[in-house]
Amino acid sequence: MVDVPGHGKVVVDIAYGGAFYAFVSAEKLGLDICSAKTRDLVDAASTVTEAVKAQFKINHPDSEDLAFLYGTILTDGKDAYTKEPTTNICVFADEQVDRSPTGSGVTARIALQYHKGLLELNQTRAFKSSTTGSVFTGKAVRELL
Ligand SMILES: O=C(O)[C@H]1NCC[C@@H]1O
Repeated sequence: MVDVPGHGKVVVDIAYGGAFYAFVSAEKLGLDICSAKTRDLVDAASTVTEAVKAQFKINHPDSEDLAFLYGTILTDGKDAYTKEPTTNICVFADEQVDRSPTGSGVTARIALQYHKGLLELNQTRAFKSSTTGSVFTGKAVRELL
């Protein structure tokens, strides 16, 4: 639970896929990921990033260099499996917006969905960028920990 200025207490997931990201449905921040202005999505995502950074310490088991939040990914909330792509926007680093669904972000989201029992091993899921419509697919292939 993160206290997000302007939005109150919001449940946020944090997952790692080569970098750490916070994940939250845009709807929980009062935004429709498909129709909202990119500026508004960036502002909301950045507010989440700053709130998580201020309220949580991120740990990485092997590398202190990787122990930081790289950004926030706003989603359409469709984490339960469907064949249709689930849409997201990745706002990372210094308020940069990825034109793709984000390799490390998709990897982190797959790990999160697998962890929640929403994806099975070798079940391919598709992810779409809300800004460009580009699609990545990915799947969890084995557990490491
Ligand atoms: O797709 C990726 O993982 C990279 N693109 C933006 C955020 C990461 O650096």
